[in-house]
Amino acid sequence: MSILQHSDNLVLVLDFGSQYTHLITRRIRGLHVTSVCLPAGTSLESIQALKPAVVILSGGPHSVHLDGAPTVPEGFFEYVKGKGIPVLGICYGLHLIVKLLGGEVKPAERQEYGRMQISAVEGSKLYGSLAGAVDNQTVWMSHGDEAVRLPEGFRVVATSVQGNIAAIENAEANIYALQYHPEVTHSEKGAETLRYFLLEVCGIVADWQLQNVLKEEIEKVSKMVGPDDHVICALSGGVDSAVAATLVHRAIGDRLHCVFVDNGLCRYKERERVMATFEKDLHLPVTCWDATEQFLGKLKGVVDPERKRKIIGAEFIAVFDEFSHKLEREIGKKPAFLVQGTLYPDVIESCPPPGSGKSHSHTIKSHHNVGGLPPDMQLKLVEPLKWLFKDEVREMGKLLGVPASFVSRHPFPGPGLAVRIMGDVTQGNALETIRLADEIFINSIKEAGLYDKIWQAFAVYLPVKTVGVQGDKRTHSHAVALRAITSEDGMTADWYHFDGKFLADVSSKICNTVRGINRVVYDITSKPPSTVEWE
Ligand SMILES: Nc1ncnc2c1ncn2[C@@H]1O[C@H](COP(=O)(O)OP(=O)(O)OP(=O)(O)O)[C@@H](O)[C@H]1O
Ligand SMILES: O=c1[nH]c(=O)c2[nH+]cn([C@@H]3O[C@H](COP(=O)(O)O)[C@@H](O)[C@H]3O)c2[nH]1
Ligand SMILES: NC(=O)CC[C@H](N)C(=O)O
Ligand SMILES: [Mg+2]
Repeated sequence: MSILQHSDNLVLVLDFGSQYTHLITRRIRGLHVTSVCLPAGTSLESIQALKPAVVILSGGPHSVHLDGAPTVPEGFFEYVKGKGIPVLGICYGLHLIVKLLGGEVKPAERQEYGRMQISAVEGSKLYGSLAGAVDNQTVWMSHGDEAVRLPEGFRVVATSVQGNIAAIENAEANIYALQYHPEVTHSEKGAETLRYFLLEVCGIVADWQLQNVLKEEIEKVSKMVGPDDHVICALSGGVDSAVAATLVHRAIGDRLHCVFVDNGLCRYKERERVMATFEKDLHLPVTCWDATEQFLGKLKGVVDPERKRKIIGAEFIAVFDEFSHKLEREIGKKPAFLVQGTLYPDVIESCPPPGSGKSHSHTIKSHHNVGGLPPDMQLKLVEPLKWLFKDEVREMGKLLGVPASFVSRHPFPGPGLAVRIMGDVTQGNALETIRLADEIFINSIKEAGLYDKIWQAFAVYLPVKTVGVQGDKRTHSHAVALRAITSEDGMTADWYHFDGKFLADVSSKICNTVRGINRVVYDITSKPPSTVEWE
């Protein structure tokens, strides 16, 4: 956990399962303050070992008045009180504070979801000199429960226009709580409120620097791998694995062996492009492993998205295994480590609280590289980016000299086109068709100068056939959907608002060029309620 080892200014976020918990940590790091997030079930000893300067209790889907609701470890409030550590509760965190310290929480008469106006009272410590500024701000609420009686020593310091409690504090005990979510951008003054709370109220020093994290991670990898062991790394052509590999290469040099797997699910000419870039821009030696038949053979006839994902995850591991045996024959030594470009949101989402065996969040889809590793795997994992968010990884890539063209690439999912072809991946010409449509869409975005404004864009193959008229002839062909989103980290997203002419041009280019397509639709759904990929 080198990212936080040397900090006297650590803000610890305890995760009660909110879909937005990671954003709290992200906002705090945005203030250059060291922050990590741990699952709610973390033991008091582990919390104490981190010596946090502030603890934040996140939101979550549970209700504190129901059985089995997650809570803080026993002795938590005695510990923070004894050490004078400030605590901030957010939504579920507020409910927890109220309930555990002697107040009462009940299902609310007026639930609040989405935008809400609040006003703050003068003279509160939480808002301090901000009180005027945060008065009448728009915030983002998402709760069905409410505090109906506060514990002794607490007072209401902000209310919503509906008359609900929006913030409470017990300044003497150093305990504060917000009913709304300051971490989401829809809360107008949310970031400013967090800044004021941490830097002014708690006196935290903003000393977190990515450059230091990079240095520490390189040292950590050298130490972990030692002077003789060899390491393999799966390179996808994406940002995360490229940055992870470059970092590990810095640490151990030629004992790093990279492999790019052509699983038959890559985009148009991706294999050629990626292999050329690795050599030219990254100067990393990479083996190209053709596993097209292996993957497509296993996927034939499979239509269930989760089954596709599981099959692909397992095949990746099988290939890594074969690659490691091949290396053993060549270098006379079995590689002992596997580098993964795992990022912090992956960890937060798939990390169950120690000992509990379950997470407080719901599984939406199984990302192939997380949780899919066999329990008896011999290779030890090297995951130098697992404390970082995507934009921090991009920043780190720049610090490592990874070319900007590489660092700014849109993400591409490991299961590749398999989750962009609805139904059987091997149906008809689906792979070929979607590659061409996708290439036209992406090229048009680049030509319009929009690539860097869009977080991710792609085409989706629909298994439905629709009737068209092309060259006066009736056609009965497939439809494709286009998706382009804006996002901060892929966890929440909005659809990109192209102008009509752009979409019309792309649509006619696709129908005129790609055989077997006579209809193009544009996806106008945000995440939530949708996800980014269609499967
Ligand atoms: N075709 C591939 N060959 C080898 N490894 C792969 C391939 N596709 C995915 N992986 C592995 O799976 C990991 C997770 O993929 P993921 O898409 O999350 O990250 P990425 O591809 O490195 O970056 P990005 O999110 O920007 O696409 C990669 O870091 C890489 O180790
Ligand atoms: O490496 C990956 N393995 C996967 O299994 C996977 N599924 C989705 N994605 C990418 O994650 C982001 C969020 O996508 P979803 O909203 O579809 O979950 C988007 O950027 C998706 O492209 C994946 N990446
Ligand atoms: N966002 C939250 O933390 C919600 C808390 C609780 N589940 C409620 O609905 O009130
Ligand atoms: Mg990728």
